[in-house]
Amino acid sequence: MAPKKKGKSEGLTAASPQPAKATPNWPAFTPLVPKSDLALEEVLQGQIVTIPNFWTATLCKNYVSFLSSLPLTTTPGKPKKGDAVRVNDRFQIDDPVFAERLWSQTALKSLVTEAQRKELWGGEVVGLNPNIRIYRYSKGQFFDQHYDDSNNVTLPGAPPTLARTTWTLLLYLTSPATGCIGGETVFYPYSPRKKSKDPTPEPFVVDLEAGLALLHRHGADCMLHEGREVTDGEKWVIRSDLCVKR
Ligand SMILES: O=C(O)CCC(=O)C(=O)O
Ligand SMILES: [Fe+2]
Repeated sequence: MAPKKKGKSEGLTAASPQPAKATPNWPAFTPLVPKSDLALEEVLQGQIVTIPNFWTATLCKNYVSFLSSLPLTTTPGKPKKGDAVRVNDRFQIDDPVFAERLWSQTALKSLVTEAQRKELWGGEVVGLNPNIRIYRYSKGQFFDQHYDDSNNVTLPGAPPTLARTTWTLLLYLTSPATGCIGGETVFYPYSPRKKSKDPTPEPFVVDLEAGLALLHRHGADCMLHEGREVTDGEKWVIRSDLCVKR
């Protein structure tokens, strides 16, 4: 979907090595809804999949209060050339243990791997990207239109697994019910060429819902998307990516 070499990138690749920092003492994933009560919903064919109630409202609330204690940094207003304008506060850490927990100690692994869907996921899914990103958007903050890149990663183990990311994972911890207004993630279906008489397709808007997990295809077939401006309250998101064997 993404026209090649056109448009901004997310600017979140591990291009600039981060100094090693102590991994946070992440709280346990409890309470959770039983796996049997959860399902993947393909809300936009081949592009966007959601899991409503992936985390409970209580777990989201506990996480927001825990994450508030982390040293978040405000992203520079002026992005590097080619990167999207992204105004939010974030915390980024390479934490393979947390990524593995988020994968295996929740319904994610079962839901994603129970049906062999190599075509959908872009290969054999082996886990989540250890590069964990926490975003906090306060009033006035947003993430401008961009495409998410696919990256090569190595999942630790004996032996390590060589993998590449194929889908973005966004786990929303806040919503209008928690006082966060705005901040929807909006996807823009492929815009036809200017001269075409076809109408421009409507954007696909994902409203914030605390505990909703959203997966969207990235890399060469990523849809143009943005995080709309937050107009009140705070939007909190946990970001990782699905990884397939390479
Ligand atoms: O915060 C959002 O709604 C979008 C985040 C995003 O697009 C990204 O992490 O690449
Ligand atoms: Fe993105």
